[in-house]
Amino acid sequence: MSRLRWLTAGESHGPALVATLEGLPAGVPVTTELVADHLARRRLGYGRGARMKFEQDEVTFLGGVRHGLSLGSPIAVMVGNTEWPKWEKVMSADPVDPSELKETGRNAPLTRPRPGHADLAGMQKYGFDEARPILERASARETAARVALGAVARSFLKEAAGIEIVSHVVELAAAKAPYGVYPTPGDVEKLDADPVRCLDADASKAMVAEIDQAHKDGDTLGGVVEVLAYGVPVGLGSHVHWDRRLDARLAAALMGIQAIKGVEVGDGFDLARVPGSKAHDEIVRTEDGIKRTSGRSGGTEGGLTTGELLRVRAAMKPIATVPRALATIDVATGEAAAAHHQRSDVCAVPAAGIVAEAMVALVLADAVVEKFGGDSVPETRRNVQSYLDNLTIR
Ligand SMILES: Cc1cc2nc3c(=O)[nH]c(=O)nc-3n(C[C@H](O)[C@H](O)[C@H](O)COP(=O)(O)O)c2cc1C
Ligand SMILES: C=C(O[C@@H]1CC(C(=O)O)=C[C@@H](OP(=O)(O)O)[C@H]1O)C(=O)O
Repeated sequence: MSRLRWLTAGESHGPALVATLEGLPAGVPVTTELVADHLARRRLGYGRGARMKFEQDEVTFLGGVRHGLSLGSPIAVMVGNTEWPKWEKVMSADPVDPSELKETGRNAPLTRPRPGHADLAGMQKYGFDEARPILERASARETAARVALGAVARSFLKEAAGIEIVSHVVELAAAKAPYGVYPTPGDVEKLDADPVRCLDADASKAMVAEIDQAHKDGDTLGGVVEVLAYGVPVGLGSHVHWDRRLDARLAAALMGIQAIKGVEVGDGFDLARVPGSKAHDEIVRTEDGIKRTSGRSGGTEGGLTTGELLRVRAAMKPIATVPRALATIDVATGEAAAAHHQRSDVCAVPAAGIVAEAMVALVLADAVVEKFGGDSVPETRRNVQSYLDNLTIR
């Protein structure tokens, strides 16, 4: 069961996001620069809104890391919102004089909830008469904190087990990348340089065109990202209980990303449409040991990793803040109204891919710590190696 524990806190326009990670061995290479680099990758992507251009992510480690290595103690990292001075009054933790709030020009009550966001159900559940107290935490700004922790988790995975994670955009609205072409860790630089993080140049152009059209139409888009993990050993997760199944843990982690509405492991839904003879990965002996002739399962069977390429997909719904505002009601008057819209992303699928990488990294890091233990990276590494060396069937 879970050995790594992690939490995030912070509002979209608050002073900062904070994240903690407990249970990571000592000796994981971690620097401010490493985390900042992954946060910068999350900000990329054609179709993101104005905020991504003017806001910076300010990374500060508050605990758990010394001289570039994890200490084995809880890691705490803070991602500062550089826009905070503009929101200091509106998001102040302490009471603020109403006249001071008025001066900010940012205090108009958000009483026209957006369909597709947490606004309405959140106001109803928590008893607020406007959406600000809900949208501040529902916002995907919070994913910056997850990506910060994901950067730490992936450094551990690489050092302790040689696992590397890559993601790419495979669908954006109607534009699709050719099926079955998988980027490797060597493709990350090329992917990050592509406006939509798509490996195929023609598909990338079609995706950019989709975003341009949606922008003109005052509309928003979603899409599908795929995450691949290379070097995953056989036997992470377990078949013995539902909450130990690695596929279930990956699905929950990916579904927990804002706006993700579907997850597939391997060929996922397509497997339901073909007979068994075309759905499974046949087992063969090769010079390199036991292998599979295909990768349809996505590298898990029975909730355990098979040692083959791990492959999961996540489908993102279109951005909820549609510029051509959707119909809603004004909760202050009960009258029909247009949903509130100030600014928003047209499409954030490329960024969602980076968040999905982080979630996969955290789930795999948890599964590695659970299976192999170790209080330091060398100890975990020795345990991984010994397990692999002693597999009786290989
Ligand atoms: C990286 C990223 C950026 C997003 N940017 C926006 C945005 O600018 N505007 C918006 O309305 N929703 C945005 N969303 C989506 C909302 O956060 C999401 O629709 C909302 O949390 C409700 O989704 P849910 O129903 O899946 O919880 C973004 C999501 C992600 C993952
Ligand atoms: C700030 C980020 O994403 C935000 C996610 C988001 C939402 O509703 O989810 C709405 C937008 O924020 P705002 O309403 O302030 O323009 C995005 O910019 C980020 O990813 O760092």
